[in-house]
Amino acid sequence: MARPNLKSLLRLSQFAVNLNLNKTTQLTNLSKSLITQNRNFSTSKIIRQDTSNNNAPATKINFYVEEYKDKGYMVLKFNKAPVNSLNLEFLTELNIQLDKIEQSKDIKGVILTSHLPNIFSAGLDILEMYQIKQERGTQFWTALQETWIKLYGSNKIFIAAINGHSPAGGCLLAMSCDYRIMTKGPYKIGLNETLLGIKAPFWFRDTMINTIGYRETEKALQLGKLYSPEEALAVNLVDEIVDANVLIQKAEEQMVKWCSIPTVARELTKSSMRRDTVSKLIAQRESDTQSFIEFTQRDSIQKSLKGYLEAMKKPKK
Ligand SMILES: CCCCCCCCC/C=C/C(=O)SCCNC(=O)CCNC(=O)[C@H](O)C(C)(C)COP(=O)(O)OP(=O)(O)OC[C@H]1O[C@@H](n2cnc3c(N)ncnc32)[C@H](O)[C@@H]1OP(=O)(O)O
Repeated sequence: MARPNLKSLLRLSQFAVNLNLNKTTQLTNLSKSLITQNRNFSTSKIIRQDTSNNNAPATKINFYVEEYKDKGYMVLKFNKAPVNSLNLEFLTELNIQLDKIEQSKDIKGVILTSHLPNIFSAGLDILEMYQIKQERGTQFWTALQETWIKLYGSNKIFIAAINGHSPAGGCLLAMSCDYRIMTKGPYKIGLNETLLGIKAPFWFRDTMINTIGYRETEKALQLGKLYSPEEALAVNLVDEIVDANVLIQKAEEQMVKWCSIPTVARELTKSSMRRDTVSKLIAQRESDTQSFIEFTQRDSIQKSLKGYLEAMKKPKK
């Protein structure tokens, strides 16, 4: 790729700034741009306002954005160490990114991947379900619904480049894309909610049915099945498996192919396939949120989550 000139850098930096302009009042932000390996590379930096101690705000970069306006797509990389777990702040920022993408005339598609090695996303942050207050739980679940509605219901092309583990909510994000490529290796992907003592919400289930079919979903959800890349390929949970060193290249090849399809026809087709599934959640958002709050407040669920959290903390053999 040609070295970016000053004009394209300025545009890039403006894009990074734009991504951050409309954050909620809880979030302040700043952005910067730099060149890495001749690629346009911008960081989206989020500063969490710490109301208890204004002198010590926590600073995190949750996303890296590489934008290729000349080719019509961008790469969005999750960067929330250690495992890209989905908490309220991360989802809020992701939703802002998704809004900006949807509004962009220059971006036809997005490659979703992770900047962290061996992990795409560990799914919902379990701490958002464990001993939470109702207000926070409501905000969290609402943000998650929004992420899925924006992603699954987007007109843009989304390609998931799954570079590691992708359980539960991580699998939901990947399934919400149009095409999935996963790295070969000792990784797992699937909806494992039953193993946490939780029933997968109906829109997780419907997304999986739309991806791998009813019978496979019926088995997968009851068993909380986590698939290896090879198993995932066999049931069409992913569309390709590749070596790690060519993951992004393969995703870019697919993106070029998808971008070459007449846009309006592709968008109308995508929307006709997904509209009913998305509308179902939109019609039931409030009751779905109430179910989440009611469910996570049950003693039995809290006990399950406690056990799961403790098991995760145990030293690995
Ligand atoms: C009707 C409606 C009803 C609605 C009812 C509600 C429905 C909810 C639906 C739920 C959807 C979900 O996504 S539930 C989330 C499901 N997710 C999971 O089960 C993944 C659990 N995590 C893992 O399996 C592993 O961490 C994995 C992702 C493979 C990575 O393994 P690694 O060895 O690389 O890393 P680890 O050492 O395990 O993890 C590193 C640290 O990250 C933490 N960590 C890992 N996953 C985490 C997570 N999801 N949330 C928080 N923290 C996590 C660990 O505790 C460690 O913390 P330290 O020890 O402190 O460093």
